[in-house]
Amino acid sequence: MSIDPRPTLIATARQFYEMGWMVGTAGNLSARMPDGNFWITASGRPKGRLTNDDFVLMTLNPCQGQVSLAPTQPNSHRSPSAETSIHAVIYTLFPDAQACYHVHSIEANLVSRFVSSDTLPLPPLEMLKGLGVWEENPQVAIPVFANRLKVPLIASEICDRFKVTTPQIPALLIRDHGVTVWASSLESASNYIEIVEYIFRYMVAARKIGFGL
Ligand SMILES: CSCCC(=O)C(=O)COP(=O)(O)O
Ligand SMILES: [Zn+2]
Repeated sequence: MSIDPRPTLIATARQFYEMGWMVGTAGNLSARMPDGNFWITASGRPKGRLTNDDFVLMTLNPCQGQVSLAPTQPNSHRSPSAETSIHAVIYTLFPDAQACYHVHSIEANLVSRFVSSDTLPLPPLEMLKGLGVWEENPQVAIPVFANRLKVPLIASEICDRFKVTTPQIPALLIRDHGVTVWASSLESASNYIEIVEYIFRYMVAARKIGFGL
């Protein structure tokens, strides 16, 4: 029998809410199960006060990025996150991904405006090691995607780009929206969110004092 990830996701959402990264209903968290299904936060639920009832179990269909409610949850009274298609693309493209977390911070939105291109260079901080970059003076950029009203469009742009170019770090930024990370465990996904948000805070602070990258 597999472990239910919902209590961990609830605690994580609460922690991110307290950091100001999941204010109100913002953001969504998911965890893949050994059978390939994944639990994801239900749409529009308060992320600081989630309960086990605020999750939906989804089946990843063989057809890329397509998802449906898992057979065990056909009558769920909750709708899955409006951004489920992004999680589905991540799980499809990255078989090792066991968790996918998306949050909205002020700093992520500010740094997403530092460039108009589709990548944002990151400062060569020691913290990048926490995202798997073990290089001296690393030259790393996070992929940036346009925000779109139709979320499946964002998902398909992520899919199209990542099929051709593997991102340097397990993270992507949606302009004026927020960051998404994926990892091989729930704990690593939490660490990745904390690290990318630290880097974004650093970038905002550096710009404030006129310190270039
Ligand atoms: C106020 S949040 C707007 C929607 C969004 O970007 C988000 O992350 C939360 O959407 P969900 O459907 O997962 O609640
Ligand atoms: Zn969002």
